[in-house]
Amino acid sequence: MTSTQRIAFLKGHGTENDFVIVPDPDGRIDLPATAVARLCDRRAGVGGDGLLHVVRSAAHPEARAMADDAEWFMDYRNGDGTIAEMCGNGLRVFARYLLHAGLVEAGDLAIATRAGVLRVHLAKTGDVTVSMGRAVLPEDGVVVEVGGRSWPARNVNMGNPHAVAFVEDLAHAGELREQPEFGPAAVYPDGVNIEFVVDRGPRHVAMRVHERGAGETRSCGTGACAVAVATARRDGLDPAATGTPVTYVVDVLGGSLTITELPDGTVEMTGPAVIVAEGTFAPEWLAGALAG
Ligand SMILES: N[C@@H](CCC[C@H](N)C(=O)O)C(=O)O
Repeated sequence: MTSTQRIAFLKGHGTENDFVIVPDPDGRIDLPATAVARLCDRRAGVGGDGLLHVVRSAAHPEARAMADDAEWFMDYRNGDGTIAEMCGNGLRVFARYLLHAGLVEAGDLAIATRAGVLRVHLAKTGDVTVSMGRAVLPEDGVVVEVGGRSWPARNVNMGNPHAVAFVEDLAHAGELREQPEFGPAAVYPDGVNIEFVVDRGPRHVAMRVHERGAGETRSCGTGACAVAVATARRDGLDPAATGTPVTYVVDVLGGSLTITELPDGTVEMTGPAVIVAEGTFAPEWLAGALAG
C-alpha cells in the first residue's frame, strides 16, 4: 500500500459496543497493534472499542483451514491493539457489514472467527442472531475486586474468558468504572473480561462490563452470553439436563440482548447491529498510523 491510496473504513455498533470496520478482502493491509490502537483512539483516530478487519478466510493465515466452511474471517482486535478470540457484538456487526456491502445475501451464513466457524442468521433489516457455540464453566474459585470491595465470580469461557460476579447493585458508577482486579491470576493467564450483574426480574438481569483490552464498554456480547449461562446455573437451570431452552434478557448500558441456551449447550444471541458511517482514511494519516 502506498500513501496515495484511499483506504475505506466504516463505523458500526451493536448495543453501543462500537467498532472501526476495515474491509480488506485480499488481506493486503498489515495491522500491527500500534496501528489498531491509533485507529481506535477516540480523540486522535476514528474511535472504537475494537476493530473488525474483514478478510476472506482464504487470504488470512489464521483462517485458511476454515475457508471451505466460511468465506469471510472476522479478524477481531481490541481497542488497545491486542488480539481476542471472539467478539459477540462484533460478529453481528460484521455480518451486517457483509450484507450492507453486498458481499452476502440475507439468510443464514457462516463466519470464521478465532473461536471457530460460527453461524449467523441475518435478516435484511433489524436484529441479528448469532450462534455463539457452547459455554465452558470451569469450577475455579475466582474473585474480582474493585473500589476496595470484592465478590466471588463464576469463570465462564465463551471462546474468550469471562469472570461473572453477582453484585447488590450497579449504582456505584464511579467505582465500577475503575479497572477491577481479579485473582488468582493463574486462572486467566491472558487476562479476562469482567461482568458485574444484578437481577431485574424473572429471567432478566442487567450487567456492566470491563473488557480486556478496552476498559469499560457499553456492551459485550460474549459477556452477555457468559452472564446468561452463569445466571441460569445460579438459578438451578440447565437446558442439557431438562431438554428445555432457557432464555434471559440481559440489559447492558447500550441496550438489551436476548440470550438463549439450547439443550445441546449452544448459546444463541439476538441483538441489534448498526452501520453508522462510511468513509476513507486520509492517506498521510493512515500511512503514519500503519508505520507505528
Ligand atoms: N466486545 C466483545 C468482546 C471483545 C473481546 C474482549 N475484549 C476480549 O479481549 O476477550 C463482545 O461483544 O463479545
